Formats: sequence, structure tokens, C-alpha cells
Amino acid sequence: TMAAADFNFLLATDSYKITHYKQYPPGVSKIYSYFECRRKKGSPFNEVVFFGLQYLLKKYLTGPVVTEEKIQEAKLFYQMHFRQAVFDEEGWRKILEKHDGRLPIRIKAVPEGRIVPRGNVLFTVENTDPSFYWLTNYIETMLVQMWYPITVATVSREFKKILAKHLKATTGSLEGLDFRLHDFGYRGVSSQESAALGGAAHLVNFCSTDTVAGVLMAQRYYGCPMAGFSIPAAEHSTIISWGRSREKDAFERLLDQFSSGPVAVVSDSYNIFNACKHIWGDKLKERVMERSEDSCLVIRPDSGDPAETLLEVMRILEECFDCSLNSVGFKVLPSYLRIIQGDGIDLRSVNQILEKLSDEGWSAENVVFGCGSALLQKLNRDTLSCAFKCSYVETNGKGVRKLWMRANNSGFALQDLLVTVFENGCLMQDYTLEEIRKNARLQDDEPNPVS
Ligand SMILES: O=C1OCCC/C1=C\Nc1ccccc1
Repeated sequence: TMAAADFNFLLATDSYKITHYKQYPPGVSKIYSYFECRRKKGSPFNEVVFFGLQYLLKKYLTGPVVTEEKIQEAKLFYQMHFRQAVFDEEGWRKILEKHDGRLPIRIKAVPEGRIVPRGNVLFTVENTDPSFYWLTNYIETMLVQMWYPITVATVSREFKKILAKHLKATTGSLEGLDFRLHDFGYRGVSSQESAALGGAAHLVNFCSTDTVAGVLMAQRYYGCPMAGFSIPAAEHSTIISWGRSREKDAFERLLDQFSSGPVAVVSDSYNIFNACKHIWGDKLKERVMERSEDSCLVIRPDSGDPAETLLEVMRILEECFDCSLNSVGFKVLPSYLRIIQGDGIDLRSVNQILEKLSDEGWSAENVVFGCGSALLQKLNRDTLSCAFKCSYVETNGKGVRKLWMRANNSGFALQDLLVTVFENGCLMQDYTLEEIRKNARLQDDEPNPVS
């Protein structure tokens, strides 16, 4: 995995950074900067999941990223862009000559998947050759884009905390937690690359997704052969194509075509309650009951107020099918019947829905959730206050510290956690999704941690 030939690292920055080498004082030999998610009063996110840097390093920073062709292309571009000669052709050619085009940079980072309280250093950047102090902040632009996978992984893990709380409370166990939030977000993101990065970030916490790009990212950049799973499922077009008078036939088609393994059927094309009562609960009742637990029918409502709709669907199904009580006294649908709610789900609504279900005596194990934009897109760099700050400058051999690296609340800097992941064009660590998932596990999820 090396930078694609058509990717020009010299053109992958904010324009003004091209002019910064002219602004630093004479004699600067080192610039040391760091990335953090600044603490924010009132923010619901107190800790973050570090994830995504490895992809960026492999794809854009490793190997000979500076070439003569790219210098020429950049020289021409910036001459036209600034309408004057500001591009530091000599500076870049020196990287080419002295370092064979490899970046004389060291990046130290917390291991991927680690959970870090806000306000701590997540990674540091420094130049390893005093001639290229200007390179440290040159790569800020690209590195700060890590706000996205970090934020998606963090939000996804906040979902996991909520789902774990309700699963534990209404079933007494965390079994199946990893399959409780399905990524529906592929269509709602801004690009294929965002889908890949965001989709992979969700897979740090869960194994359930429809965002194929994220599974491929996990394969190609995180050594995971199959990071996420899905099941056959209907969409409105495959139901309404039968016409309004043949919804039962459409549903039966699904049961026939996917007779073994679970199958999800969106059932609100005309009226979700009618579909549950008169089709699933009557006309096709025998067909539903003959299915086994590992070939369950998953009914998908997709409209109306999520909590109210779910409660009414459960009431109808309770009338038509035999429910049972689980070991902690909560109602469970028969094992051949489950629900997936993929509409209107975000961190707030998923908690409200599960509260209302448990208030009505329903176990959380009856429902899995799908989430789209709230998981992959309804976020920005401010969600976790991601920032890149220069903290230390060396001039004429003397260091000036602008910012003290904050020691985290337990009095020591997470500095000790930082591992060199990139140095002089080489990747120094290669984390697998498996170890990243271990790092990101929820506390209670740990096998009884040493108390
Ligand atoms: O219903 C389902 O059951 C479980 C498998 C996925 C699924 C639906 N997928 C989906 C994807 C993108 C937008 C909307 C739905």
C-alpha cells in the first residue's frame, strides 16, 4: 500500500501552508505538534476511541511520496494559484535528494482502539531532520481529517454503552451485543472514502453492517478477512413491485427465497400494523412459526414515531404469537421472530426507545437497530473538538515550549502510551482490527477485570 501515483502529497494541504516556510524565524530546527480532542464542558463524550491513522499512513504517507514529477506539478500549480513564486521548490527537492522522497517525520500515537479521556494527546508529529521543520505543520491538514474515524468510532461506542446497559438490565447478559447496531449509513455519507473510514470505525465496536466499503477497509488496511456481517433483507421496491393487493405474496416470496437463515422484511409499505396483524400474524402465521431461531423473520418498521410504532408492533405480535418471559422476567418474542428498527435512530432516541420497551416489560433482545446518518455523517470536527497544536519549537538548539502537554486527570501524561507509528517514510506498527477491538472493549465487557 503506497501513495497512488496520481495523489500528489505536495498538493494535499491548505494553500496558506505553502507560504509558511517563509514565515518562521531563522534557525528553527524542530517543530513538535500534537493532536487532541479538547475537553468541552457539557459535551456528552468524555472519552474517545482512537482509530483511523493507520489507513492514512499506509495510503498517503509511507514510501517515496516526493518525486520530481510531483514537484514540477506543484510548482506550476502554486505559481498559477498564488500568481507569484512562493512554492519552496528547493525545500522539496532537498527531501527528494536527501531522503529519497521519504518524509523525515516521526509520528507517535496511542495504539489504535485505545480509549482516551478528552484533553489528552492522541498523536504527536515532529521533523526528524532539522532542515524540514516546516513539514510538521504542513501535514496538519491531512492528519486532522482523522477527526472523522475517531468521531464515528466514538459515537458507535457510545451506542454500544447504551445497548449494553439495556441488554444487561433486561436479559442479564451482554450476549449478542456486537450485532445490535447495524450500519445503514453508506448512502448518507459524502464519499466512498468516508463510507470506508466511517464504516470501518463502526466495526471497531460492532460486527453488523451494510456498509460494504467499511468491511473492505478492514480487510485491506486492518488485516481482518471479514469484519462485519449482514443478512438478506427487503427494501420497499421489492415489496411494492408486487402491487398493493399482493403484499402477502411479496412477503411469502421473501420467506420462500430465504428459507434458511434470518431474513428481514420491511413491512410498512402500506400499513405496518395491518401487515403485522393480518399478514405476519394471520395469513403467513404458519410460515413464520415453522422458521427456526437461526432462521428468524426480522420485521422492519420504517415510519412513524419509532417508540410508539415499536410498542404497537410488539403488542400486535404478542396477541398473535406466544411470547415468553426470560430469566430476568422480561417478555421475549418467540425465537423465530425479531424486529429491526432502522428509522429515526440516534444516541438519544435509541435510549428512549429501550426505556419505553422495558417500561412495558419488553426485553431489549427483541430488537436490533439500524443507524445511518447519525452514525456516519451527523458529525463534524467540533463534535469532539479535534485540534492540532504546535507545542514545542527548537531554535538554535534551544527549545521553547508553548504549551505544556497536559497530564491527564490521573496526574501522568498519556505520553507513555504513545508509540512510534511512522518514521522517515516507514510504517512502524501494523495493528489488526482484532487487537483494536480488544483495546476498545467496554469495561464490563472485559472478562471480570482484576478488581
Ligand atoms: O433490514 C435489514 O436487516 C438487516 C440487514 C440490513 C437491513 C437493511 N439494510 C439497509 C441498508 C441501508 C439502508 C436501509 C436499510
